[in-house]
Amino acid sequence: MIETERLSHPAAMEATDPGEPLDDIRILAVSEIPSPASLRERCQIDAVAQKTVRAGRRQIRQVLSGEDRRLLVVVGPCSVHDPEAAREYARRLAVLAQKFEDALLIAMRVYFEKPRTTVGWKGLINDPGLDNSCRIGEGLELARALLLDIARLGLPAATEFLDPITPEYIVDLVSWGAIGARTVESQVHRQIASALSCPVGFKNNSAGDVAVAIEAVLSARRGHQFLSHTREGRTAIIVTAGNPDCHIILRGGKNGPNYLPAQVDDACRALAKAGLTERLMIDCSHANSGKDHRLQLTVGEQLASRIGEGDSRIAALMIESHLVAGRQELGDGTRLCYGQSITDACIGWEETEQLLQLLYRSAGRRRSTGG
Ligand SMILES: O=C[C@H](O)[C@H](O)COP(=O)(O)O
Ligand SMILES: C=C(OP(=O)(O)O)C(=O)O
Repeated sequence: MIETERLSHPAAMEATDPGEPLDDIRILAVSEIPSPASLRERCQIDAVAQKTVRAGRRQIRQVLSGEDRRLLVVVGPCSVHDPEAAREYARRLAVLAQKFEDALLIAMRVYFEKPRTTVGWKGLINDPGLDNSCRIGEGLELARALLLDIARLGLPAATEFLDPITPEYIVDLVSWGAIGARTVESQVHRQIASALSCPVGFKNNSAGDVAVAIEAVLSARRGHQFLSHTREGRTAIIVTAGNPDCHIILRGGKNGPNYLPAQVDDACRALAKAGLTERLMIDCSHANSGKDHRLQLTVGEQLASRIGEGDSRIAALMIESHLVAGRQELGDGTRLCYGQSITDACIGWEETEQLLQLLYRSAGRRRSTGG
């Protein structure tokens, strides 16, 4: 009976080539790279960097819970494409982080993985040569070495986790992680967040739906069991405890910004309904600024005045900033302006200093009035 049914199916009646391969039809090449364990061995975290990461994670956790009343500011380039420019940015930011430390907790955006709407350069880890040669092993080495240098400056690093294999190579040097608007609904990314040792922020999705970010937080707080790789690069079942240090990020959506007071009210009502702390991060960039870097300043100024008036629900801000304002086309990668973004436009260094100064005053005022 079963045999008759199988034979009468149209696919079974077609003439097929018994030699036609059934897998690897579209794979052009496979090249192994060193395991996370071997990269960690070659580029070891030292005592100073360990201290930065431990303190960074603890302080970020305390700001998110409200125990530490400072404002967390995740600020830095949209993406790192030139590690030397990122090092210079980090040295400058480390000075400001110290100067403003009584009211601001500053972490540097050190973003190596770019999720693309369709296609485009996918970040330093994927393509360190900026020429589509995609030497990912080299990208991971560069990323780890840069994170180590930044941690040695005492500056906590923040990054987006996009590829499920990447975290094991770098996570011990990361103080805060993001799951982006394009992956917030992905079970795979929620599972990764449940395993990460650092606090994690989930963006609302590109359509502007905040509920999916709250669902992501609820999911990542729970333990999961899923397939991944060990530090030695073997396939394994990973069992996680769940990550209690997760929060949402308002980044605007297709219908425009979502940082206005009524929208923060809505988001906080939804957080309370889900049993979560009414504290969140607001992204001054992306759909909150219509990707116009100059508007980030307007958004930042408005938020600074609300923080100064005592709005304690705004626990954190995100700002895209680089040494030079604006953005440039990657082209063939040979004529790039030093310190300017090749992904989204960023505010420049001078504006960054001014905005941080303003946020410092506002966060200080909020703190002194008990907000
Ligand atoms: O933050 C960077 C970008 O907004 C994100 O990677 C999407 O970029 P794209 O829409 O240019 O692909
Ligand atoms: C890609 C990013 O943001 P979003 O996911 O909000 O588009 C980003 O912060 O670099």
